[in-house]
Amino acid sequence: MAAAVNHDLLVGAATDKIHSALYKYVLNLKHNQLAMLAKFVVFYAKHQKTVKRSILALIFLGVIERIHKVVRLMTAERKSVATVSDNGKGRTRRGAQLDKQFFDNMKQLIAIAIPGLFSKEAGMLVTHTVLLVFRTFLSVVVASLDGEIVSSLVRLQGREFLTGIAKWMTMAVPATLTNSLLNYLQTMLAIRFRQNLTEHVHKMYLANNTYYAVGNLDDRIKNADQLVAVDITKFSNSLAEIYSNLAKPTVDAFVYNIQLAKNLGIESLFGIMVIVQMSSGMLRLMAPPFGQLAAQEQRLEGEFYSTHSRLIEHAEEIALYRGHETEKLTITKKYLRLVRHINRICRLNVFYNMSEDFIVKYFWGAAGLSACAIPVFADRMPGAKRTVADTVGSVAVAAGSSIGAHTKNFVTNRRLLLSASDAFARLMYSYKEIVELAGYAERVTGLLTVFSEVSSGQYIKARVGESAEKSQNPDDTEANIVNQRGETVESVDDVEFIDVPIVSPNGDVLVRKLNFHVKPGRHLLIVGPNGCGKSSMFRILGGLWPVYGGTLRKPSMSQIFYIPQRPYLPIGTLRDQVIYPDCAADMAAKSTTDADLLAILKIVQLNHIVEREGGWDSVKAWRDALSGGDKQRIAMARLFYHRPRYAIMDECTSAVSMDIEKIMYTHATSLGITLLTVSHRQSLWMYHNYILQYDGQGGYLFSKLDPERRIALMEEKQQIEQELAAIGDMEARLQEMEAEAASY
Ligand SMILES: Nc1ncnc2c1ncn2[C@@H]1O[C@H](COP(=O)(O)OP(=O)(O)OP(=O)(O)O)[C@@H](O)[C@H]1O
Repeated sequence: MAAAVNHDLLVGAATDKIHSALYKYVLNLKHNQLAMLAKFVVFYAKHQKTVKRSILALIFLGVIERIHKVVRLMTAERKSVATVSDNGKGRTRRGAQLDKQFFDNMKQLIAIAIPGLFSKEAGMLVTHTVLLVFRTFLSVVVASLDGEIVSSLVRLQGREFLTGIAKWMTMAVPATLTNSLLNYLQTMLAIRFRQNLTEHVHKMYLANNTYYAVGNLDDRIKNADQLVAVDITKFSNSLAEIYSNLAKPTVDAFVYNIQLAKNLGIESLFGIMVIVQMSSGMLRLMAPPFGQLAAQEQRLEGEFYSTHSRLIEHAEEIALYRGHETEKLTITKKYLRLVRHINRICRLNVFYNMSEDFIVKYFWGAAGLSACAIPVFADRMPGAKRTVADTVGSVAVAAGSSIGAHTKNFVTNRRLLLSASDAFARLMYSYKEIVELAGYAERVTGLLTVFSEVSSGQYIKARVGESAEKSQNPDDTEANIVNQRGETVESVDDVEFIDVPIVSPNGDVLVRKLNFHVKPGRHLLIVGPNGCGKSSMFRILGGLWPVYGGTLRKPSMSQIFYIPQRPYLPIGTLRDQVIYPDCAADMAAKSTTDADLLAILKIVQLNHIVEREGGWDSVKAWRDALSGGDKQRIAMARLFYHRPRYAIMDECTSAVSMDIEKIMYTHATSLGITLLTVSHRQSLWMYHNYILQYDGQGGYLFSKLDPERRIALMEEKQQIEQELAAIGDMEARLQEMEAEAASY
């Protein structure tokens, strides 16, 4: 009797199918347990509306909490210090994480990648978003159509089945078009992002000698080429991809969940959401530091790539030294470091991917399927039919308990649930992608920071034999020199060093205070032992190294032309080699013709190469096509084409014969070019009026050069030295003879 009462009470109280599903279980319970449960169910039945509202409030609070968490992340300072360092010596970088730094980096990069609200990129993003929403609505329609088709199949309704198939095929047209448009837009977005970022980086890199300073005066970036060519591309692709990967599942999850809440009831959906939240939190805890690992992988890729570049660049020297085994060892070491790191990532991925797949594909799938099955089982339970019809609002009731209706609802809900779970899964997977994006973002913003600091003269470089603390010591004169700043003043036509120290990028003070003055037409010869700072003085004059003190007066850089020992030959035609850094348009603007260029080549006795190399428009790997002497003569021809006020000649005639050298120097002086020459050749003395002699100990002597008197003195000195040597020999022989005589 009591069981019958409880049975009626329970069935009557069950206001939706979920509670009917408990029916069987309940029948097997003991009396006191049954009574308690009955009280609970009655309570629930009475307050069902309040329960639903509470669940909605909980979901709302959950969303607010999520937003709050993102805001906290955006404002929280980074706490942990990670281990990624660009090199052993430089500033230690922090690992990529989702924190304020990440959001700041993204803000900076997105402002470059998407230049404005009305830019092309913003338009593409809006179109992309509209298409994403449209695709999700199409998916909801397809899910319902799927249910209808399977339902008509189960009910053996041929006409409805065929109509369903026709509708299905019609849906395929907008669906496939939307998909391919989405792919196209994603690729185009990645290309646009890359273009904007690359243009921005090029503007910084190729201005103010930044490309020189980054490699020579600063330690932070080892391989700018790889960062510009590879990392920006990876960041752009990742950014375009992440937008799709985040926006689509977010829209999907939202739309599908609303639909599911209607079909299954908010309680089932809430249950599923709790499971999803808990398991995804667990997965996040288990996730390896993907951002840090991606950033480190890029750095190792860069090192490996640059060892190969070095091999190509120095192939001839290495081949002549037979240095391939040593080079192989270096390259293999770099490669093995990279491979070891990739292997580590793969190993970490095995366990993480397994857990991710298990939870996302199987665990969530099972939870979803169970939620879909509850209404079906509930409706088939004994006694359920009597009460369910008036309680379950939307789905199964209208069709009664027919198998067709169940099938339709089951298939539709299952499809929606699978899509919703797929959306959550993609959100989960995109966590890993976001962290990787953080890694790329950190490298690209790091690159921008270094470029901007270096172009404004802020360098970070390890100093020789000097710690950071020592440089703060006011008594340390060398450190003081490095910490000072001098000034550069543009003069009309003089070159003057007033108390300017010569300091290498490592902080080596080569000369404490250099003083000399050169006027136009007064040629200067610079001599001294290797490594004493001869070329360094030119680097300061050329604005490559900072002026650490005193005053440097010099004409504008367009008036000073530099000719190194190994001249640079650009990519381009034979004509481009002679007129560099001008281009053909500049040459035309100066009204210079090919005939003029030929006349210039004739002066350096190189006119025959025009025919030999296939004419002015011939394009070759000039570095290999021309001999060392040819290259130096091309460089001299370049000087005659540009006719600057000053020419810096850094051992630039070492590979040509003395008669060609004479022609070059005579012609240069006849053009009114003032020469600043570094050379060990005595034959060049006659073309200079002043001499700057370094002693290699930090001292120097600047004086007038009278070549004839100097040569005469040098010859006299040589003669005396020879005579002294002969006297020394005779003395030694005399001693030998004395010793020999004593023995007899
Ligand atoms: N980019 C650089 N970074 C660090 N140190 C440098 C750099 N370039 C040159 N140095 C150092 O500056 C010092 C002077 O070099 P510099 O090229 O001026 O010598 P030099 O007198 O021209 O010698 P040589 O006659 O052999 O050409 C050397 O000790 C060299 O190692």
